[in-house]
Amino acid sequence: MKGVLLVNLGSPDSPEPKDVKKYLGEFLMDERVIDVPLWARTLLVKGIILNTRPKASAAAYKKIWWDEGSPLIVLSERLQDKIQEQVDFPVALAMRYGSMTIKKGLQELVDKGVDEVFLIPLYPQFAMATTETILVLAEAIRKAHFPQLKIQDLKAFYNNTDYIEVLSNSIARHLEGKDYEHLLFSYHGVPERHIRKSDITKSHCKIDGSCCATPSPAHEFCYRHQCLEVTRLVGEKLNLKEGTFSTSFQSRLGFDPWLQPYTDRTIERLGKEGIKKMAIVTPAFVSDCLETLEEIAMEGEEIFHEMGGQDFTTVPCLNDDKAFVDLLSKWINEWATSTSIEA
Ligand SMILES: C=CC1=C(C)c2cc3[nH]c(cc4nc(cc5[nH]c(cc1n2)c(C)c5CCC(=O)O)C(CCC(=O)O)=C4C)c(C)c3C=C
Ligand SMILES: [Fe+2]
Ligand SMILES: [Fe+2]
Repeated sequence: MKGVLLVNLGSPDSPEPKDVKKYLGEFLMDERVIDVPLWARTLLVKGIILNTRPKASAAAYKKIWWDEGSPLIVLSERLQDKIQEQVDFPVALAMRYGSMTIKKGLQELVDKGVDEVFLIPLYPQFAMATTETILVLAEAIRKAHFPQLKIQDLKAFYNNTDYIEVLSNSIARHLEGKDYEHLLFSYHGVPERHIRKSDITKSHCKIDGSCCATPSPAHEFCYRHQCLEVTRLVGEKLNLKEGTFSTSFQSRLGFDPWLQPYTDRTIERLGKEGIKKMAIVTPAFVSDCLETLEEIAMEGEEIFHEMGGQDFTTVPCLNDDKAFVDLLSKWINEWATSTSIEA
């Protein structure tokens, strides 16, 4: 029997510092997230970050936590439930980090008689720190615990025409009647080094003004190219005028150069330049989470107001948007009948 495993990032079990510390420990010790030698990662994570960050992160989580739990988990569960309504075989949900493990998700499917799994990383763009770490871990778990299981994965769908339409329609609907002057597309950042490491040609990605716009096989795994493409394609679909929309990268951690421009500095600049009404959309996240609800909707708005801005509108993530549910269900049903997906 066929089955589906949706995989998102994960959240702590609660917004208390001890649970946040446990979650961050697992997350940041992942060699595809903080990609330095084990000794340096251990020193950085266990010696520095885990002694300072959990308290501040827990305070941030408390601001956005819902009665039902972490928004990211609750919204992913709603997505799972709605997809299940349109699919005749089991749909399970797992998280890369935290208690809802990939092993438990695969076990749940196997217990229901599944022997062929469609693995869906809930990220439109490929990144070493998100999609790749899910695929590598899922394969290791398969080999060790479920060697009979076949697993196929959904490729990054950042430039899929239907996805761009669903995203564009959602943005248009949420911004209807709002006369914003600038629409900022803010994506989660990654260290520049991650982009170079994922370059299969080893020479294409220069992280400059042109490499991501010059066709290359490297783009299949280039997070920066894929983010810039989402902005370009949505801009085209919504007929946005040049200069009224742009791309930035948020949530940087540490002192290495991350993808630029940074979102907080961009919001600051737009405010300083006299923009009074701005809107912001976060297409690297399928589900609203700490990074969208706190860092963007709260901190971002505060920065904008401090710089003289007045209206700051955040577009929700696709979450359990009907058209998005329909699209994922369509891909799943296509996989179930043809076992191959066209991007
Ligand atoms: C080196 C550190 C990090 C990399 C690289 C990174 C990449 C990355 N992350 C997401 C999506 C999410 N990240 C979230 C939270 C979060 N991310 C980092 C660090 C890196 N992320 C930290 C330390 C945290 C925890 C919060 C904090 O302390 O600030 C979340 C939200 C989780 C939630 O519970 O709500 C998401 C989602 C992507 C897409 C990405 C690379 C493309
Ligand atoms: Fe992150
Ligand atoms: Fe590039």
